[in-house]
Amino acid sequence: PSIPCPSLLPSIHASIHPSIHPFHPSIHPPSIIPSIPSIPIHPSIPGTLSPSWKRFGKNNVILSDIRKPADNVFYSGPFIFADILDYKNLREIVVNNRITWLFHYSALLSAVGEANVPLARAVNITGMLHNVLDIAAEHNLRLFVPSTIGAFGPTSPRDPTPDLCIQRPRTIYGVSKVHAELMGEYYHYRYGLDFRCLRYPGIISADSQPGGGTTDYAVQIFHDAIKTGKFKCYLRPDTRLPMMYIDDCLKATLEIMEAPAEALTMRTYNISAMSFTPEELAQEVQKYVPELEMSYNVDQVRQAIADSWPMNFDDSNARRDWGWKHDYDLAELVTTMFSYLGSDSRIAQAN
Ligand SMILES: NC(=O)c1ccc[n+]([C@@H]2O[C@H](COP(=O)([O-])OP(=O)(O)OC[C@H]3O[C@@H](n4cnc5c(N)ncnc54)[C@H](O)[C@@H]3O)[C@@H](O)[C@H]2O)c1
Ligand SMILES: C[C@@H](O)[C@H](N)C(=O)O
Repeated sequence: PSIPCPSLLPSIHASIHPSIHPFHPSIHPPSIIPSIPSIPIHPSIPGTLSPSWKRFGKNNVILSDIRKPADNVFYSGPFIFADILDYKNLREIVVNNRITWLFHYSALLSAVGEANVPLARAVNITGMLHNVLDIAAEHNLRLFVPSTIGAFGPTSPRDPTPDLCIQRPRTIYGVSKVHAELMGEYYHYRYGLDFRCLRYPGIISADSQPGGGTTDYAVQIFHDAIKTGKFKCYLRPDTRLPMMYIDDCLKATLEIMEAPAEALTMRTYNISAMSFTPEELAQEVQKYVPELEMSYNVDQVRQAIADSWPMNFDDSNARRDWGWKHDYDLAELVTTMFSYLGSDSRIAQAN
């Protein structure tokens, strides 16, 4: 059995009285769960596919997006176009492919969401609520939705930030992610939806371009260091944020999805690996590109967002409940990034 396209769910009409809601157990017979979990993956978190392919087989993983994927992704396994806002098409895809697991990654990130609030609201809330949740519940899917450090705000404890505390984010991105967390947990407790959610730190990978978030600098610095030997950072040098290498992110995501339900005391968990400032990251990068020149031109919008986010994450519940532990710290991250990208900057080559 194959897997559904990621992030799309037809909405079950909210007007239906809860007692006869289509996925109320008495109404909705449990869907057939194939022997192999089938997983829809969104290509946006780079590298997402390979661990899933390894684990479940390429033909059991369907990738979708509204953007054309890179050739190496497109020709590596099933890919389909799917607009998270096109409910009818998505429902057909989910039913025709007999989906059992769904990883929903579509979203507009923090900075790009502030620049287009109506679109962020449509994709991050309408797409998430009126599609992803509804079809997951209607078809008894196991659903993963990533949340973020951005789901906290200036009144949350910042150092460290625990799983359970005040969440009053000041971005449409953060508000939409708290909405996803709360609605996913409501559907779990009210209707038995197997909803699982991780609050990711800033995710860093070598094989993708940043997607318009506040932590993008931690990806861009590697590309600029190699290309020009210069990097202009839009955050202050002392801005500390939780970060994670992509392999740890994907490991945690598969682990939470495969964890036995009885091990989960929560449905939404913080996960953490490291926290660093632009200054600390630059010092580590300069061990590979000594000629790197750092400069700072603070972007007030993204600085204000970063100043409202956690500085350090408390992920003790994830480590206790399902054995989470990270593999990459800052030194490991930088070594791995340069092993992938190469560290001979153009300047060094010219010299
Ligand atoms: N990258 C990070 O640091 C980070 C950290 C925390 C959480 N996350 C979460 O992980 C997910 C992916 O993040 P990312 O950094 O890869 O973001 P990204 O911006 O690179 O990718 C988002 C994807 O959503 C797709 N999309 C947008 N509108 C769509 C629509 N209408 N229908 C279908 N797809 C649509 C885009 O084409 C894009 O491929 C998001 O939910 C984000 O909140 C990311
Ligand atoms: C942190 C994460 O959610 C994303 N990279 C952002 O900065 O918006």
